[in-house]
Amino acid sequence: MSRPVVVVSDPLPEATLAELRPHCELRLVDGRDRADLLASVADAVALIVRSGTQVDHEVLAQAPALKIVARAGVGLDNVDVTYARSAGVTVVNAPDSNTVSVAEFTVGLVIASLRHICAAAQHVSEGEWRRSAFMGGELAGRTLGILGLGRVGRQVARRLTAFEMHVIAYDPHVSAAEAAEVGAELVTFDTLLTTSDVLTIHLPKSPATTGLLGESELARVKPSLCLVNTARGGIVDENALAAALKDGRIACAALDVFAEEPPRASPLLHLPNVLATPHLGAGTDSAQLRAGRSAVHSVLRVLETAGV
Ligand SMILES: NC(=O)C1=CN([C@@H]2O[C@H](COP(=O)(O)OP(=O)(O)OC[C@H]3O[C@@H](n4cnc5c(N)ncnc54)[C@H](O)[C@@H]3O)[C@@H](O)[C@H]2O)C=CC1
Ligand SMILES: O=C(O)CCC(=O)C(=O)O
Repeated sequence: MSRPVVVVSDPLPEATLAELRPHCELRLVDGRDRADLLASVADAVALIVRSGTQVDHEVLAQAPALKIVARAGVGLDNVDVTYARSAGVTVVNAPDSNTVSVAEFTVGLVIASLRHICAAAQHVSEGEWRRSAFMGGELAGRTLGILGLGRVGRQVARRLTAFEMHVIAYDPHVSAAEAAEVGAELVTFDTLLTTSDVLTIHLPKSPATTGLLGESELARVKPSLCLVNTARGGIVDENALAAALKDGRIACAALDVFAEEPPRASPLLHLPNVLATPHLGAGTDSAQLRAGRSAVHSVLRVLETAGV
């Protein structure tokens, strides 16, 4: 009897692939290569992805035997979940797998931004030593605004209250009591915009959140604002943000995510007050192992239930 085909189209740790191998024909492909992806899913029962693969209508329509799409991570914005479910395909993610890694990375970006660590390191590597060029600011006493107080937002709040920041948050699905548990004060969206010294974004990308921070929202922030985005590109309008950074209406931004990745044409690239990283929030061994294992276990459960 032929073994069920499982396609893995983004890198996963070898230890997680080893758990799958005995149970299936494992097909490793590059999800960014559309032709290869479309050909590979034609007889697949399961597809495991991270953020590099677009699981859209075309991919799903090409995979009539598909039973599950497992996201080895959190964001499902690269999966057409509505169409998948209407076609009887289970869609799962790995909600807690990378929370701590993203929160720690966010803290790193906040400190690096306020203390100009990356620019200063570059400066020294070029043989320079102008200490006065990198005067920074303390976190202590500054107001941290968190947009989206879910798993990552709460872990960021816990960590940055320890740095003596005053933490405020906007999240319509969270109560004041839940926010208080992690040291955050719930405020309105407008208060978040107008009073944050550092504003960090931790919500999913969806039609409702795309462009949530556009020209008019960015016009209301403090000119000294440091904006941090480890959630998804496109939640902030890149053209509006680039214009504000160029005009000094926003002091700086630290961005791990872009509307298009890699961000070949982003107006935010090469600005001196932008610290850009290549979608590294979940880039730790532990997070990748947890996310990969979670996706693999979901696939194995579905294969077992379906008896394939
Ligand atoms: N850079 C990276 O490597 C990673 C990025 N992410 C991104 O971070 C996002 C957040 O992750 P989690 O905290 O685990 O998700 P979560 O689902 O636990 O929390 C998201 C929170 O956003 C809130 N929210 C939704 N719409 C909102 C709105 N319009 N205004 C304010 N709050 C709103 C929700 O109520 C929820 O509390 C993910 O969806 C993903 O896109 C996640 C993991 C890794
Ligand atoms: O797959 C990755 O490493 C990116 C993680 C991510 O963005 C997510 O889990 O939402």
